[in-house]
Amino acid sequence: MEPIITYRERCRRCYSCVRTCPVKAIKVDQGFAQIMYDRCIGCGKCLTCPQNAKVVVDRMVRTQELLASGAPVVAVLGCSFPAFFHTITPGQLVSGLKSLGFLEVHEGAYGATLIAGSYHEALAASDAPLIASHCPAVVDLVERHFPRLLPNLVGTVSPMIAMGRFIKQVLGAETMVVYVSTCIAAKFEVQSDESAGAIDVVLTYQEIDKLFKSRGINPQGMNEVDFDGINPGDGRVFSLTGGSMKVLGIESDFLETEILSAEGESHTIDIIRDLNAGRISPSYVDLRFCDGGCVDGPARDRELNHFFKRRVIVDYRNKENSYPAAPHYRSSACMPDLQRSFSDKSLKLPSPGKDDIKRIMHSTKKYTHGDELNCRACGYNTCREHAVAVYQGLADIEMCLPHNLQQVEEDRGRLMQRYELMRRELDRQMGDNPIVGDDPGIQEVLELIRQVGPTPTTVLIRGETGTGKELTARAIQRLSLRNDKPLVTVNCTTITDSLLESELFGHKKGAFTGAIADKKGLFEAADGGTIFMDEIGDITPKLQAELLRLLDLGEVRPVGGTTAKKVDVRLIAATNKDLELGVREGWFREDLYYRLNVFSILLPPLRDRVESIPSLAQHFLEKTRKKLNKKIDGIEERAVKAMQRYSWPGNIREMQNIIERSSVLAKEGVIRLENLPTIFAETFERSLDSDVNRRRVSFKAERELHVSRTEKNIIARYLEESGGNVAKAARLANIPRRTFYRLLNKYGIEVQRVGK
Ligand SMILES: Nc1ncnc2c1ncn2[C@@H]1O[C@H](COP(=O)(O)OP(=O)(O)OP(=O)(O)O)[C@@H](O)[C@H]1O
Repeated sequence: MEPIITYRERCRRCYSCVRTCPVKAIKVDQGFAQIMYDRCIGCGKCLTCPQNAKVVVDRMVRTQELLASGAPVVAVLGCSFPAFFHTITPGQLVSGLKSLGFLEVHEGAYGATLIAGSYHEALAASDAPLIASHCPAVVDLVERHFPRLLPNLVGTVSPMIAMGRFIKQVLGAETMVVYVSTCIAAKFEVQSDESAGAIDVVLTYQEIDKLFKSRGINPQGMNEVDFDGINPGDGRVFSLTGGSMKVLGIESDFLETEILSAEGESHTIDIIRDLNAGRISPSYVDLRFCDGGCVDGPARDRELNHFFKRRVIVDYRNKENSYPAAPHYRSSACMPDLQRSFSDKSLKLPSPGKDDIKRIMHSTKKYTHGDELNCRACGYNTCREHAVAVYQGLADIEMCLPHNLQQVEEDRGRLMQRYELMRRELDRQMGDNPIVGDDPGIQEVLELIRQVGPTPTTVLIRGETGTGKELTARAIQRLSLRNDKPLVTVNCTTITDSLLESELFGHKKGAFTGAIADKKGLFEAADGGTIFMDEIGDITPKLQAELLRLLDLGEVRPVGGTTAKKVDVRLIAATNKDLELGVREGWFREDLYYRLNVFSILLPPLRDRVESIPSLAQHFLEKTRKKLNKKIDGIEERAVKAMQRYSWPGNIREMQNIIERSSVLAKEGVIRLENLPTIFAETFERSLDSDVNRRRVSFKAERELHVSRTEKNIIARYLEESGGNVAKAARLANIPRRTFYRLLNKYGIEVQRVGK
């Protein structure tokens, strides 16, 4: 059984294991990240999985089976044991282990002493750079990822395997050896063909601790017992930084370049890479994959600081904890076979060509260098590395987070658009909504609709949100000669820019991922009819250019297509943006502005249409009555007054919603002030005084007020239609220029020429 397993149900697609794996030995298949054992080097980095989906397989049961089998079972403790079991003495630990049923307990540090001679011989005999093979993760790194360096590995077993062979040589092959340390790679090492049979089980210190607890053994209160086997002396510091060099008797100093000693993932990989590339050629390289050396292996005690552990281990070595070697271990004939061989275990993965990479990158919408974010969310350092992994079958395309977010955004937009279209269609089916209102502002709008409706002219409808722009577009369409064709509506802000372009102009098969067939755009669908483009002020410069082409040449070009197609579509556009400002600031094309502004209708905000509030309220009350099937006879006067004082930021749509909401709350068939949102009651209270004053205003003054308001709107519209050109506006209005200037002054209208 493999030493680390993944719990599928816990894997949550965070790819943290891909990110932390130094050799990318994780395969992601349909979101599930599993270890590829033939690439894995057993470093245990993936055990930091935030969901605990990667766990070390528990070997306690196997150990208990061995202990219960009657066979002699020996425990060997890795050199870092004093740090993990720092609350008890080594002698108490030996007592505890023997209570568990171990026949003998050895210090694994002696294994380091055992292999020292072989290292000396190898160094004396070799001209090529030698790489220490005592760290199983380093051996796996070379065997699985840098096989060119196989001849450089010192052909000697690790201290752990040396101990296993030593004990079995003395006590007999039937003896079972359990090795205990912080190392996870050791669990992989004992399964390799070259080391098989020397060690039967590898445990972590934590597992031993759990065994003590499960058996109710507390070594703290126990008498001290000596270790069995041979006193390792300096071997006890093997797990520490620099320890292996000391124990193996390899001397080096600060200015030395022939001998390299390093720890940690990045140094180890850098050095191995450089050796592989021939960039460096020291005579000996001593590497340990874990930062901080073997004392800080993946199964270390994370509560303890490295230097605390180091001090405990050095103290233990300095205290001269000597014990007599048992007679059966004293013979020199006990020296085991320390040789080992290595083999090429690298997995040959296919290499993608340039076109393959390009294709994969395109599928996540990376077309240019700038599209490659290299955000590492997928676990790979760069988008290209991810693309290579996809080609090799190690990664899914869907691992690209920015691409997924964009996809979700596009899907959301598509659904919003569909929802919007259906909602509007439903509105249409529920009957043509009349434009209600008797104020001069809306009367003027109705007049403009009557004038422009039957013509083919492009219309630009302007006004704040909810003022009735779409309603106006529908009224124009009803009066047009194209009213036998439906009005195709599109909201330019509900979908992403790229999607909008393909929605409007269509696309050719293969123009982008997901474009599996040619698709007609809305302009083609509306051929012979009318299209209503809401929020036109929000479209991109690219779309603006395409739209201009449509208006000038009457043709559309699908995304990814080379030829254009003629269409006959009347355009009604709407916006609540200041397009003149857009032209001045450069975000809206001036030529398009003029093409759209051929005939513009400005819808007044509801706060300027106070006179129409009672009729609008009545209109929406009728509609709501039908919708809710509830008997409501009217709206109390206080409520209507409050509505007339309110500023209506959401305009008529807001009013419609508030009437519906208060109809639900209304009792006794009347909507009262209390049924409206509280702001209306407040507005009403505040306005009581000014209301009293208002009642004193004469008929003449009131008439003057209305006339001025209308006059101001008309002047502003002429000015807007002429692009801020006063002379042209005066001509359009058919009044002298001086009069026009006087009116501008009177109403404080500022002249801003478009394009200047
Ligand atoms: N004068 C009116 N008479 C009756 N109903 C109106 C009037 N003006 C607007 N409405 C209603 O108010 C609601 C909002 O109108 P519409 O959707 O046309 O506004 P809009 O300006 O296009 O909004 P947006 O800027 O959010 O796109 C619709 O239900 C519409 O029927």
